[in-house]
Amino acid sequence: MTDRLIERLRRLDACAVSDAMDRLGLEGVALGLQPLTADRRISGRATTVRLVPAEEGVPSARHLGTAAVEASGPDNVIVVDQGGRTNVSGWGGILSLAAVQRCVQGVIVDGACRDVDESRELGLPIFARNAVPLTARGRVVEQDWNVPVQLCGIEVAPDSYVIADGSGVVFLPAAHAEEIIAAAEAIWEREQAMAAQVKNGVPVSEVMGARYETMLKEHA
Ligand SMILES: O=C([O-])CC(=O)C(=O)O
Ligand SMILES: [Mg+2]
Repeated sequence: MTDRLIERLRRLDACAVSDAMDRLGLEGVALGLQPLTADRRISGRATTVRLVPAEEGVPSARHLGTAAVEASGPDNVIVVDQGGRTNVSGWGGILSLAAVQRCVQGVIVDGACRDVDESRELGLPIFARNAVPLTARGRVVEQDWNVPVQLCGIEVAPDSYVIADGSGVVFLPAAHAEEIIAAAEAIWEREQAMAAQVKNGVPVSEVMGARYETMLKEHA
């Protein structure tokens, strides 16, 4: 059953959640990742994977990411800590196919991915630093999965919430998710009201006046 917070998160976007975290003095935005395969917003709970260069890892009989795919479902986003490495792929098309079969929301990689065209055809959103054709095999291995990881300097626990869209990727620590989402809902409603005013002909300088500038410092 989808948890209530995921349902609420799905009605928001990355900017509203980022604003809410600003308001609460929390850091959650993972900088430097782009949507490479789909223009769809994704959200859910993180299934984490930590990759390391093959020289530093233990050789494994299974390919990276496979355990995370098999443990994930419609409420999960697979989150791959590749340490920001951009010269080798940390995710590929066969993994994407298996993820789609399990109705996984999407994949976020702090590093590169490949088989971008396949993932695009599958409609699986992947957020990563870049695409590169070079295989992971012999270059990068999974050190662990379902463990705390770091993406672009942001700590991500296996139970963290995440939302990602065209504006970027935001991680919400589970312990603060409820208050972040509540603050984001208030911000979202406020912005909807502002948009309605602009549509009704109120000058944007008035709609985005002094109150907009200080809005994140106010209490919801
Ligand atoms: O070899 C890799 O890096 C993985 C790959 O292409 C795939 O999952 O299709
Ligand atoms: Mg492939």
